[in-house]
Amino acid sequence: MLNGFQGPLWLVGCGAMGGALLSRWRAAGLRDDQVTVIDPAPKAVPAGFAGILVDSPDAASGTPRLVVLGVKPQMLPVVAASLSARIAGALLISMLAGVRTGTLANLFDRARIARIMPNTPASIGAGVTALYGAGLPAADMAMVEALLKPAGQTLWLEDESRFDAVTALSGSGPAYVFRFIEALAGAGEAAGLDAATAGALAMATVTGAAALAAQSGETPAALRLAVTSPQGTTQAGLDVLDGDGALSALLRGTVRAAAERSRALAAAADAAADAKAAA
Ligand SMILES: NC(=O)C1=CN([C@@H]2O[C@H](COP(=O)(O)OP(=O)(O)OC[C@H]3O[C@@H](n4cnc5c(N)ncnc54)[C@H](O)[C@@H]3O)[C@@H](O)[C@H]2O)C=CC1
Ligand SMILES: O=C(O)[C@@H]1CCC=N1
Repeated sequence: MLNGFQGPLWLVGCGAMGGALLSRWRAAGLRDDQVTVIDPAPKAVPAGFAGILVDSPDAASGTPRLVVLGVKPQMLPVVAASLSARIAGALLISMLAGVRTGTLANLFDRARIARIMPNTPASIGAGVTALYGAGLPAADMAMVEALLKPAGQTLWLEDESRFDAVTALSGSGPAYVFRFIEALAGAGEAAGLDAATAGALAMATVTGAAALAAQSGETPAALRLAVTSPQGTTQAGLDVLDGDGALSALLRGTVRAAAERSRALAAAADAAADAKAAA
């Protein structure tokens, strides 16, 4: 619980992901008076939030104990320029895709940095967040863990280079699943169902199957076999899904492309940090 959490906590960027985390912190007892949201166009401030909301670091008063970065990676140079001088002494937690802790250290001239990769099911406490903070004091690691626990499962990474793959799998992954639900519903329509029925069946099938996979103690492979009658309907469908390794190849390509994009975002942030160092 975060009832006793002492801020100030500055959340810089309150969009889809930052807003989801803020809503979970509040549900876990974090008091609004401990939070300052800094965002010129906040998209997802939770209803009823009574903390401070300002459009830039210049408009925020005092100094934070903790700063959570929730802007798009492309905004990082602008944000760093206006923020770095204001946050000396704070622990910096970044959720930015791609951007490495070394890059953040250069841009913000600081040492205490944690990197996290949450995902949007965090908004209902069903997320999974990868955490990284090489060399952080134990108290900082405990604070990071405490902040992300209300969002769902947490997993510490020891090797920062794994963040690209993690981002491609669990950070982006909810979108793949949502796309699958859409496509399954569309396929149901193509097979003759009306849109409402196909949508409802697709949604209930994916949520039910995911809950069963999580709760049954069986492997996904065993659960799949339990659905699949020899020469039955499921086998006929799976023969298409897996024909010539189609599904595996599609998902490998999907995750590879997302991981490559993560590395490209990292390179762009590095270039910005180098430009700052050269200025
Ligand atoms: N959406 C997702 O599923 C996930 C996103 N992330 C990361 O979270 C970060 C935010 O992503 P989203 O929430 O999806 O983006 P978003 O576009 O929904 O939110 C970004 C927020 O930053 C604000 N912003 C823009 N310029 C700013 C500035 N100069 N100062 C302060 N705030 C500013 C925007 O007004 C907006 O509210 C990204 O770095 C992304 O890589 C990480 C994991 C999952
Ligand atoms: O699409 C993105 O770049 C972010 C990172 C992971 C999920 N959304």
